[in-house]
Amino acid sequence: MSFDIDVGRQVGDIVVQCHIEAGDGLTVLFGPSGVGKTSVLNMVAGLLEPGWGYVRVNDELLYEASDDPWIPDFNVPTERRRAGYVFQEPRLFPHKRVRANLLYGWRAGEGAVDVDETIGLLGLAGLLDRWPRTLSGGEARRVAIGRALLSNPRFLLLDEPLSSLDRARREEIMGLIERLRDELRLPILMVTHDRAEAERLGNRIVEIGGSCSCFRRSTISRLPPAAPPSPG
Ligand SMILES: Nc1ncnc2c1ncn2[C@@H]1O[C@H](COP(=O)(O)OP(=O)(O)OP(=O)(O)O)[C@@H](O)[C@H]1O
Repeated sequence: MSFDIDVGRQVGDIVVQCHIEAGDGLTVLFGPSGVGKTSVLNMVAGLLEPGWGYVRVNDELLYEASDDPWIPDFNVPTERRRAGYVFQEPRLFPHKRVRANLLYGWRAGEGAVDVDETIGLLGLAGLLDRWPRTLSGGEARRVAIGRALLSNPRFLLLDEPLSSLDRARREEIMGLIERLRDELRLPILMVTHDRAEAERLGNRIVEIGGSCSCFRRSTISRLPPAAPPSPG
């Protein structure tokens, strides 16, 4: 159960590329703002077509660029890739209560993930009748993660799942991601630009930006030092 990815493309003015080999467990995409982390997630989800390379998840080929201009690229459409994508903003449906948001995309009888179990795992029982506009940032994030899990995904894509949360909520969601990493056997690709999050949660860290390099958990301490604060 892993990611096997080697993709790249031009996005705006920059070239975004990423290489992940045998990425089981939780792989962190790490790098400063604007280097292309979300673009990589979108290429894996099928929302952005790569310019070259391949995407394989759990040994299933999802994308492969063709070398022959007469032969189209192999490209599984987004809805058939079965990604559980948690976007940077929770993007809940405002006109549906939490329960309906959670069950939107639920594949009854198909999944290894049970509705009650997911509600319990994410601590959502008390929120089911609430409207999205009444939720805190952390609660909305938990609902978005629950909705992704209940769509019975083959893999999870988490884009900055801890951004714009206060310290207590961050701790809560980090604990949750650790449980997902350790208890579900889904490969997870998670974006962050926070060094401490990356080191705590990742089984490996892939740096995006410039040449892309991969750090195994045992060598995570080799991440470059944080930039000094700018004067003034
Ligand atoms: N549709 C677009 N047209 C032109 N440029 C784009 C487009 N989408 C993104 N970009 C640029 O491509 C680069 C990569 O964007 P992306 O959102 O993937 O980066 P990121 O590392 O996820 O950033 P952040 O951490 O701020 O979310 C950025 O420099 C961005 O300005």
